[in-house]
Amino acid sequence: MLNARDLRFGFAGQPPILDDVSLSLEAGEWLGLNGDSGAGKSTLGQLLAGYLTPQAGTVTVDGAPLPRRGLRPVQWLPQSPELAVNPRWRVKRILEEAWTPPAALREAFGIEPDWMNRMPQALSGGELQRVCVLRALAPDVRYLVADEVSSMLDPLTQLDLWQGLRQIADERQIGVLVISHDAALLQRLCSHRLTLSDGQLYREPPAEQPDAQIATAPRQSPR
Ligand SMILES: Nc1ncnc2c1ncn2[C@@H]1O[C@H](COP(=O)(O)OP(=O)(O)OP(=O)(O)O)[C@@H](O)[C@H]1O
Repeated sequence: MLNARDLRFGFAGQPPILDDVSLSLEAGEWLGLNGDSGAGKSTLGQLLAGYLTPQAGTVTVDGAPLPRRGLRPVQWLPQSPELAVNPRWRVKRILEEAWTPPAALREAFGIEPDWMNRMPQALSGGELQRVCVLRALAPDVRYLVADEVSSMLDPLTQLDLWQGLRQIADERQIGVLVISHDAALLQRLCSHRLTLSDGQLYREPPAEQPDAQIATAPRQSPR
């Protein structure tokens, strides 16, 4: 289980954005997170992945603190993929940075062989986003924080992306925190959702009918 307990975080010289924030994400669970722009959702995502360090509180995976080096068991996928790649690397090197995704998965994510030799600037934002999502799915990755990852994709490509992610997350029991302003998307993907407001997390009522095509398994135990 990914566990965040009593997190407090503020950027240097600023009041805390997050104050005593706790959440848990089980293996294989899909949890939604929304909140106003600037509420601190991406900040929370980066704390969960270990890109930022909380001023108070802990983040653990199965009771152990996040590792300081090596592959991150919690991967944060940001909204802007161009900021998450080395602009001097070709797409093949970017995609295969941590593992070599099999052909079937490349196909499921709509990744074309002829992109491999291009520089990342020669892909569209949506194409590069799919490369980044697949790159993050190395075998030892346990949790994903998908931070507005599909907002730049057309509806069909969005569906492909979420279905591809759903398949691999179900197979490997990866837990996914989906951050989005799109309430309908969160309802479709996640049986449980949280809202971040004024530095605190609030639980939303359960979705009545998660999308049958990409529905997540129900939670095993109460939060
Ligand atoms: N590196 C930084 N230094 C100082 N302040 C920052 C930094 N990064 C983010 N902030 C501020 O922290 C607050 C929370 O930002 P964050 O990106 O976490 O919000 P968000 O909820 O993800 O917003 P959005 O929905 O617009 O993406 C914002 O007020 C933002 O301006």
